[in-house]
Amino acid sequence: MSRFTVTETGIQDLRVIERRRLGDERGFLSRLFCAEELASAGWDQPVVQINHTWTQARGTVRGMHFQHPPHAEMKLVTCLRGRVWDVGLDLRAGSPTFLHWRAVELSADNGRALLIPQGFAHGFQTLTDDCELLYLHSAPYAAQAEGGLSATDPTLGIEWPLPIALQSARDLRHPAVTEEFTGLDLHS
Ligand SMILES: Cc1cn([C@H]2C[C@H](O)[C@@H](COP(=O)(O)OP(=O)(O)O[C@H]3O[C@@H](C)C(=O)[C@@H](O)[C@H]3O)O2)c(=O)[nH]c1=O
Repeated sequence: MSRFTVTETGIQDLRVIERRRLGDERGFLSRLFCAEELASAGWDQPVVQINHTWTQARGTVRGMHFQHPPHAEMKLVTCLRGRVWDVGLDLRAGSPTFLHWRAVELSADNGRALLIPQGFAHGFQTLTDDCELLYLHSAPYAAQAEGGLSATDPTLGIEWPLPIALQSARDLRHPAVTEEFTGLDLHS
């Protein structure tokens, strides 16, 4: 029996992974990650790091973040408390959906995760106070390779559902995309 339902988003490789819950009178059990099953959804590398974040206030935006090649990473983003509006942005050079984004609501209740492939930027907005996210990463954190794009760049046109209540000082400094930016070359 499959533990996950995998749904396409319209951007190649960016997928929604919905966890099946095995419930009984005590509550439920759901599998957060399964190397064997998720390989067919595109997660074909070891998990090398797991991060946990807590965000206090509704309306907060974190992102848009990525790591430059050769440190490009996949992330599986899961919400364990509250509700977030989670965004994947295609930055792959040559992709037919270059600079397109998709968003999906992730919540503790709906059991969905977003599989962010290599070559994508990721960000989210909290839809409730008190949100916790769990990130599985396929590559180690590489501070020198961190990249960011402005979450409010009109060229990207990301439609945040709420007025933005808070961003980090670092995120506010991220640039807008320029015409010279032709994307991330994952083979470099
Ligand atoms: C991402 C990261 C940050 N840090 C440090 C750097 C800094 O001192 C502190 C907080 O980092 P940040 O401000 O970048 O945290 P945050 O803005 O929450 O960064 C996260 O944003 C979302 C959108 C993502 O997609 C994640 O991969 C990650 O980039 O933690 C690590 O030690 N390891 C890590 O993997």
